[in-house]
Amino acid sequence: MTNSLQEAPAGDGVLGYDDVVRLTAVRKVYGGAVVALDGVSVGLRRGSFTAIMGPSGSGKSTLLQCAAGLDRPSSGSVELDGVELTSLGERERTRLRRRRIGFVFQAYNLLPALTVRDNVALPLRLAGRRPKRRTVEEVLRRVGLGDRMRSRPGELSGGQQQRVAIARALVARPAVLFGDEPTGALDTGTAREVLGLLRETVRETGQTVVMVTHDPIAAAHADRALFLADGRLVGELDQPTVEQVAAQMTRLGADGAGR
Ligand SMILES: Nc1ncnc2c1ncn2[C@@H]1O[C@H](COP(=O)(O)OP(=O)(O)OP(=O)(O)O)[C@@H](O)[C@H]1O
Repeated sequence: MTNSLQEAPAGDGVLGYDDVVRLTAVRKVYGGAVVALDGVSVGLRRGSFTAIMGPSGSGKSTLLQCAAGLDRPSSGSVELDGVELTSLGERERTRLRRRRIGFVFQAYNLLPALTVRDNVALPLRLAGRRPKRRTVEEVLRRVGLGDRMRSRPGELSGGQQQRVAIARALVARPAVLFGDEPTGALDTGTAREVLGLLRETVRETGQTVVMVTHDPIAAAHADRALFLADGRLVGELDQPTVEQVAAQMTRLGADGAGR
């Protein structure tokens, strides 16, 4: 199993020099028996918006967790913003995550007792930085919540809370924003707004967004959709349309394992 990018398979079209995330031959086995990822190699271009799709249990969340350094592959390598994650210790990985990635989940995970502004400032405090009022206000304005800074999460709608979570994920200017079903708990209209915000973030700031989703409409907001089945990459679409994504998902579902 290769452990360095120089030894990665050349010319297969998946890895490029402008990649902010690179996975090479990543395998993840849980408990010695469950193969969640079975040799995934893929590069994600800086400033791109990628959707990861696939049937339930195909390894989407595991891929995201490994790419973000939240989980460690059993073998293979992960490079994030030029740093090889698999060789780092736990403490270094935590530090790197705080500086270079943002994470948004289906559940907003905001602290109910803190104001919107303090929730957003939290990652900076955790990283030992003193949050500048202007930085926090700017990112909140960017997500359309400039007038709700003093509210508490419980006073906001689901879509607004998810926008706070996105602002919190963006405040430290991470190289990559990872989302695990970021619109999973939202109604269609609100989901569309949040996806539009992610799209705009990529366009305006050059940050990279990677999200896991089950929803073809959500995936169609991305530049590229990757399809997993049984822990392997089995397809991809550039500039995916809702119809193309839905058709691919039907194919993957139709034969059970996607192969
Ligand atoms: N912590 C864990 N311990 C044991 N097995 C796990 C663990 N996490 C995931 N798995 C298994 O690994 C496989 C891939 O899981 P993963 O959550 O990555 O899939 P997924 O495509 O995100 O699924 P879903 O769409 O249902 O969320 C599944 O068989 C799952 O049961």
